[in-house]
Amino acid sequence: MAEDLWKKEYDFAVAVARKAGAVIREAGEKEIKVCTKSSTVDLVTKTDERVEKIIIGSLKEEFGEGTHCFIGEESVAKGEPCILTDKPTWIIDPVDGTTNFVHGFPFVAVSIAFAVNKELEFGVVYSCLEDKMYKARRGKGAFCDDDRITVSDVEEIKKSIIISEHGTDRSPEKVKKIFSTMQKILCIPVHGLRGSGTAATNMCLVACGAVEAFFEIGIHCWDIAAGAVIVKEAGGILLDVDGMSIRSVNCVAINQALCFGETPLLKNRLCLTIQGGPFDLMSRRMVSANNKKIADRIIKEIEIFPAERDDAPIQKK
Ligand SMILES: O=P([O-])([O-])O[C@@H]1[C@@H](O)[C@H](O)[C@@H](O)[C@H](O)[C@@H]1O
Ligand SMILES: [Mg+2]
Repeated sequence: MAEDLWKKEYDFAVAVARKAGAVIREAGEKEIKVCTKSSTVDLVTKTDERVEKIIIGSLKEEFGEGTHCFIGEESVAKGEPCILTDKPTWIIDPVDGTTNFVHGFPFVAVSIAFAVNKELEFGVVYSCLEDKMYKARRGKGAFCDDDRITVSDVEEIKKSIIISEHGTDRSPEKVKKIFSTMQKILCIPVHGLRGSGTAATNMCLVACGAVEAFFEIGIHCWDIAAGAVIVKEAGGILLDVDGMSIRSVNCVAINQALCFGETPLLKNRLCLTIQGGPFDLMSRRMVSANNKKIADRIIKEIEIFPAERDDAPIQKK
């Protein structure tokens, strides 16, 4: 019988995610709830680091040191490389929804993905305060606990709920673009805009059909790697918001744009439209949706701002 490739790693990832979720819940009970919120921010950083160490330590113990590579949010924050090679690689966000965790807002997820030859083989997202285990293996469908999940069949944007996040950057130019995008999408109109505070959970909400699409500019690979497999295996689509296509050329406008830079008026005259490109795990931009029609419609409204790729060379300080 053909070997069920990576089944052992998948089953172990589910078990480790559940173990990590229990540690997060316990930290919430013993360290967060018993403190005033202002005194818990540092505790959270320790929890994120502690949980990532537990996950990576368990994986190394089970599969051996040096056999796999690791990309973990906390490890990268300490200077570890964030480069996806052909080697079997775990992509880990130990506590997705860190800010939620501090505030006791009930959406906190453990996100564990596994890639080989730069292809995502499986993803596990454990929403530990809801006790919901979302999981998917490439080509084998998506599940929440033992129930098969599929994306929504809504095709009309006006009947959809769109989910997004505003991230942690509060620079005025980014905040302006983020909220201008959200305003344009809300006023299409759509049924509603939501945000759980964790990208991984947002993507699982797309996968189970609770919302039609999730997008975010500035997101990291560890936030979305597991959710990407789950959305795709639930029948959804993943795109990068990769840039401009000129629908019609207006030479005068081109010249003006070259001279004065792009202005809203010029953008219309240039008929510049943002279009979706192939999903790029490291690009810091992502749209996940139930279908391409919904994805393309919201992509048109997204105002991109620059975000350095996750796999960009580390600048020597
Ligand atoms: O930091 P974390 O809680 O693991 O991950 C969070 C993401 O899930 C969320 O989508 C993003 O908007 C936040 O800025 C933060 O990055
Ligand atoms: Mg995260």
